[in-house]
Amino acid sequence: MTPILRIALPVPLHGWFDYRSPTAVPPAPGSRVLVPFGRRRVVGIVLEAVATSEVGDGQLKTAERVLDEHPLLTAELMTTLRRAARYYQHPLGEVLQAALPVALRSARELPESGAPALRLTPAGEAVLADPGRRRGTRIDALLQALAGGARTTADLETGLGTVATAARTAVARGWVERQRLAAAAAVPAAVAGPPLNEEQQAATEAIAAADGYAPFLLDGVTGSGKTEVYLQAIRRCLERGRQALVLVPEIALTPQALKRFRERLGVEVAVLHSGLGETERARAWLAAARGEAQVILGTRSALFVPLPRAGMIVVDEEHDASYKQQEGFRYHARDLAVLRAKALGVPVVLGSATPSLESLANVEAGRYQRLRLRHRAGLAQPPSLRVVDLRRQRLQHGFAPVTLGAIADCLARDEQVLVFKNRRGYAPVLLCHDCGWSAQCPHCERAMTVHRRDGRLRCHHCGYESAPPRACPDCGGLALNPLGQGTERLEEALAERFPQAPIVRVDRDTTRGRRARDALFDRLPDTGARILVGTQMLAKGHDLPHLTLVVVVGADEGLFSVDFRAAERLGQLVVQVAGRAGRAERPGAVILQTHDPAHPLLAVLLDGGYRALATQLLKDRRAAGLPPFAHFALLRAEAKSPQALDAFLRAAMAKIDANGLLAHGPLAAPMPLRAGAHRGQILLEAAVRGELQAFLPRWLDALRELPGTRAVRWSIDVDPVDLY
Ligand SMILES: Nc1ncnc2c1ncn2[C@@H]1O[C@H](COP(=O)(O)OP(=O)(O)OP(=O)(O)O)[C@@H](O)[C@H]1O
Ligand SMILES: [Zn+2]
Repeated sequence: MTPILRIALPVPLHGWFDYRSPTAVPPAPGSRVLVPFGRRRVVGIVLEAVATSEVGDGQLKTAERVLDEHPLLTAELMTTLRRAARYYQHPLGEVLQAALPVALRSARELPESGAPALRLTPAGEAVLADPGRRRGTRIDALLQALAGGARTTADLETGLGTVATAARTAVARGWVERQRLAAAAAVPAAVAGPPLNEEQQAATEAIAAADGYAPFLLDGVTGSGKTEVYLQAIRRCLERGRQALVLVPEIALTPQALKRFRERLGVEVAVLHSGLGETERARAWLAAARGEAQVILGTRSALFVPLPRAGMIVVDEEHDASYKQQEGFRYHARDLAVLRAKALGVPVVLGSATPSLESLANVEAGRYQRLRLRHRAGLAQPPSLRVVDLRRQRLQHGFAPVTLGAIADCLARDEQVLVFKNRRGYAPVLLCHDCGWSAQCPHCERAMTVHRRDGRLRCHHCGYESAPPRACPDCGGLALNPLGQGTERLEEALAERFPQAPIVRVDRDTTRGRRARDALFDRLPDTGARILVGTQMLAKGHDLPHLTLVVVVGADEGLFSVDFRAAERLGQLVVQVAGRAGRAERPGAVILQTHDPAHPLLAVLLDGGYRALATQLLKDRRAAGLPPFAHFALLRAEAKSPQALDAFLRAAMAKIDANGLLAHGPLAAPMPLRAGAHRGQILLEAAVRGELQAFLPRWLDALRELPGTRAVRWSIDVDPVDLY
């Protein structure tokens, strides 16, 4: 009997598909197979081999071809991904596909891992052995350089200069062939770091001593040397021949981290993030899968890299919302990192100066061990905070006079200033002074952002853009004024006010494209810039030694959001951006400009820092029955027709029958209209996670059966991080 394969296919359907195995010995679970599916051929993943199928023998098709000799997805990864699919209620086939780099989702040959290298063929050896050969040519130099064995191109080029042309000729003549070599040889020896202080030492020891699964929260103030702790713990892990996976929240942080990890650990670091080319990504992924890469550094999706010799997992800036995937398979990489660590039996370190309330609650509940770094490393002092009340002040492009004075002083001392505003573009609103009209996106009914340099109005919600009107479309008046400030306007204002000081602006507009981004972040620590203006891209993780003043232009803007996480986010953002100041010998200062200096949460933050704020917020959440003390799932739906939307949400409400659940809805979404679609939602709440988990599959099955759902797009978000 030919075995039957249960195969997960990348289609939005739950369950698996049965095929006859193309080989007598069935491929192992986790292997890719090419199968006919309708009129297409698709790549699926083998879940298991079975003897019989419910599908009638006549209808059972045979898989076309097994693509992998060894399964690409390890047993542990298959288990974790199956659990994740169930937890997040997402089709398994799509979950498995999301774990693979794009280049491995098709039947193409696997790219080889390792660095490009050359070696002599027997013919080449014969040429080299011939005393009568032509000497002194570049080809001859190349042959001689290869006499001792294969070498990487990079290695050859340090001695010979560029070898591309000589190599091409030598290959064409059959003297040399191309291959790939593990790149290890190319990395310089490890550079020693600073001696660890006592707290760092204790944290490192605790992590290194962990035998098997152990979750840690490394709770260390900004600049306390958390990265040094990761490095030392990873070094120990490498000494035992194990791999380490390090997640960072943002692509922009990878070049700096890559450099530091490579230098300090003296090993090749495989990098994985969405900004890389497909082949590069597949190569790094395979290098990890084959156990060649010892350290893997990446953003959210790097979590799914196979780790055959796993030693530890680090999630840096664990509070960061970017660990949550916001579309399709809506997983949380931090939460799955903990799940994986458990499955792998390795320690996991969640690090942050501003831990998420979820992780703090896990510490309180005794599930995570907290490791604290209370002081800044080396000689650096914590920055001083100062609130500037914006009320009844004459502002200049959003700056209070005292703020401008402080910037001038800082520049006079030849130090660096960071101006933070979480809004790109020139101004968030274009307003008619005569009649109050403002430019709105026709598809979202929200204000269009003014982009002055490009001369455009843009909707930041759907991407719609238009030319700004010359006159008000309502009253015909000419008094159209940009209202409020975005980073572009702040940059302009600062350039006018401080013409001598070079300014660099960092936001999505100035870092579009991989080249621009890498170039900017690579030189960020030593640009000649005296003033940095930017959005939250600048708030995260960067180490800027000359920076001594941070200005938060609008510190209260986050406090009035509808999202229950707004205060937590704002506190994290303010503390993180403030943490960029004064990280070296010179002390740092932070100015918080606000219209609401008396806001109680701001007061808590100023008095007791993030720790006090977090304690207060946890208390509030517990009292209000909000996460992490309750568990949420959010059903989002949208439709072109408001009636269809309404009918769907009502029908969905009617299908809620479980005890132990609270359902809120149908509710309008915080943005009821977006890109022309009407949007609504239902929020499910449970005190016990298991009850929600038990109910969701049943509910979603029922929703799929509802009539008329074709007109509605819907999705489920388990543990949503924002309610948009
Ligand atoms: N024990 C130490 N002695 C002297 N300097 C140290 C020590 N540990 C770390 N440093 C230095 O302090 C600076 C901050 O360290 P690191 O980047 O590890 O902090 P961090 O806690 O990861 O920062 P953040 O999360 O705020 O970005 C770095 O320049 C680092 O080299
Ligand atoms: Zn829009």
